[in-house]
Amino acid sequence: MRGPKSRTARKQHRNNELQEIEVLNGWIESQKPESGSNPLSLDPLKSKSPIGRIVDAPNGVVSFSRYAGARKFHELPISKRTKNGLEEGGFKKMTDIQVASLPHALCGRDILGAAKTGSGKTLAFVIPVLEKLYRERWGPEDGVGTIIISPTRELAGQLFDVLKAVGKHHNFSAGLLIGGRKGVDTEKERVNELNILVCTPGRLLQHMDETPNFDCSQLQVLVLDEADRILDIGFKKTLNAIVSQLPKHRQTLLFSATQTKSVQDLARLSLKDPEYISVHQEAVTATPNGLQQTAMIVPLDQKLDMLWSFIKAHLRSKILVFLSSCKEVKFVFEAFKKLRPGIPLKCLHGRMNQEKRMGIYSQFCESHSVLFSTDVASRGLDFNKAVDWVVQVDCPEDVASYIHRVGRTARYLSGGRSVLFLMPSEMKMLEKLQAAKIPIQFVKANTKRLQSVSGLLSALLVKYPDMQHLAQRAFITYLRSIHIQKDKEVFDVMKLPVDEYSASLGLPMTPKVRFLKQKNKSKMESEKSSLESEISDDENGPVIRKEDLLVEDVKDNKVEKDLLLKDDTQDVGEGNTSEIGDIMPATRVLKKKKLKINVHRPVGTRVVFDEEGNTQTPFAMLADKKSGNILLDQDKKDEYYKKMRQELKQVDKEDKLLERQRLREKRIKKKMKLKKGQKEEEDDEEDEDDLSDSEGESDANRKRKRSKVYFHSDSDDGEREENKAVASINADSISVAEQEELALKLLYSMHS
Ligand SMILES: Nc1ncnc2c1ncn2[C@@H]1O[C@H](COP(=O)(O)OP(=O)(O)OP(=O)(O)O)[C@@H](O)[C@H]1O
Repeated sequence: MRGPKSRTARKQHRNNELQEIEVLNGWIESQKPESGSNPLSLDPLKSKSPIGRIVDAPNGVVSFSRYAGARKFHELPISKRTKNGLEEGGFKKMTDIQVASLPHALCGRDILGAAKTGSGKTLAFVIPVLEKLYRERWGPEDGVGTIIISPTRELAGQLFDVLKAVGKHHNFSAGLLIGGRKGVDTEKERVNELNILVCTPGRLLQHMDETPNFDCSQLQVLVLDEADRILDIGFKKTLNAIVSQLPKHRQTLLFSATQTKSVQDLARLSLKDPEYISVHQEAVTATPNGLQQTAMIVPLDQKLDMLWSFIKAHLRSKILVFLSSCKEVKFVFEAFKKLRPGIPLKCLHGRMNQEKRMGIYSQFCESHSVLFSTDVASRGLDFNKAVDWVVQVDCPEDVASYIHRVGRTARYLSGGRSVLFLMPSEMKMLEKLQAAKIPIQFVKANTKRLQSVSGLLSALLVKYPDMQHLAQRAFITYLRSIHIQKDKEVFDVMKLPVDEYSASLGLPMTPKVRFLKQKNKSKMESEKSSLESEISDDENGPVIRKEDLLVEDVKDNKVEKDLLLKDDTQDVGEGNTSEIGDIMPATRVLKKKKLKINVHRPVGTRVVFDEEGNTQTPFAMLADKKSGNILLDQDKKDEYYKKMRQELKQVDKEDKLLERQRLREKRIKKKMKLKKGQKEEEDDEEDEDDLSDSEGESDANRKRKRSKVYFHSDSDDGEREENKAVASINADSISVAEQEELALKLLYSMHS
């Protein structure tokens, strides 16, 4: 704030401010319970409890007097600087949450504030933050006095703007620390000079970890906006790490439309006798009064048709569309853009670069358009010009998520409308919403006006091959999003019409989904085992044992019978039929057989057949041609063994060469497979990030996590595989040598 120009005027101004601070501090003292009255234990909204009021004395000096039921900002015991900022921002009358929480927050209490979306919670913490530092006469040399944490970058940016506007007459330095921005090194240089940090959890922790001398030891106020989200499992580790580095003696303010009351959560933040202020708890509805909400059944394969038709019917509206993954957002945005619906389209998701994200956010604030978004836009955002419609194409994960999504419209005093597409299998969600005091009307979709886009999408995918990959990823990430949902009463991936859905995206074939295959398999297995146990458990009917069933099977099944008969635990090749013992898988049978052959016929031994096709002993060719007797002297034998050895060595060499070649090919194949797997893994990882859209993890953390995955698959497993290969080479060469030895011994014993 620019002060008066002359020196005396400046001095006078400073004195006035010191006096103001004294009065404000006096007011806070008077609010302490031990001062006799505890006006704040009453509900300021209902009881018109006496809170302090600052009044301007005729000499320009502020003074404090008792006042009942302040509803306007200028009646609050706050500084002139803040009042001026509020006035210039057009804020005069307080909203309910502001009336109820500001007196508590101003006198330093910990607050758990809950109020409907769009009801002005931001000012309920921005004002106390500014006031606390003002009363403490915080200066640049005091360092970080307040940290405001937001779950998303856009929301952090928005909070920063409100702080700048309301605090414009104060002299504090404030900084916006969010991930995805390039200037992290510049931030590191300046972060210690900042008094107020507005940040996402990941970036804050990054500074705590990496910035030399980063100091929060003087922290006065910690604010968590969208507190339930920040206390949620997704941010748990990051938040715990942050809190462990903050001083315990501080004021903590938590705000959200869906506040947590979990004692565990609150214990993590070491709150001191927090005031739970929930101004709309008694309200008939949990959502804003000006919001008209509808839900309708839309089968999965008609969702895009319905969305397209909806957009075409509302070309003059500002529409916010929620989808569950970045890939879906990308695909729908790209596809619809190419189909030109007649209204500007935009998309917002966590995998876009930060500048683009901020740009899209401000553009959507300014214009009539359709914004396709993930839940990254579901909390806190206050789009400047009112959003007309919130369309939830994919069902929100829970009631809280629904409340935040629809809360992007009907903010403060304005109205808005929302529509939720529910698949037949998700109807349970409607009950849950209604049970949570959400006045949602169930309507029937007007299928007469439904325009089909799947044909157009098929043509698009042919024309733009890149789109096919996008469609596939969208398909997979959607299924995965359903698969990982916690609420199994609502979400069941096995109930989805997968092929129809794939076709509705314009895909010529249904992509293979690994987890679906596994799920199907385990489902089949469990069905099989339950069937089997049903059979054996049936007390009334004949008891059929599993073994009996399998034997019957084997007798009837020719292929299996053949395999089982080849089981060389018995004599094989002599025409003997063996008794069936254990049932063995085909591969094992073949392996065993190979091993047996190797033992009896050493590698490199030529098999000689006589005219009837019978095999002859190796010495047969050396037999006396007339008598047929094999009569050999020692020299001949030695000569023969030498020749054999050489032959065996040669064959062994060739075998090793072949084996090495085979292994090399196998390794290459394996590597290719790994690379492909890695690519898939990368995609999957992207998809997972994609679903979470979280700012909780620092970039470094993410990189660490990824490199760990790569290390695992590239070198760890790769190495293990190589070792296995080496081991198998050794095993083979030993067995060849052994076989050689064995063969020679055998020959010796037979003929010496
Ligand atoms: N006292 C006030 N007078 C006039 N407008 C206000 C007042 N307080 C807040 N607003 C306006 O109301 C809108 C919603 O406020 P805010 O974003 O703080 O809501 P919120 O309760 O934090 O919502 P959400 O739960 O979605 O985060 C903003 O446009 C804000 O400028």
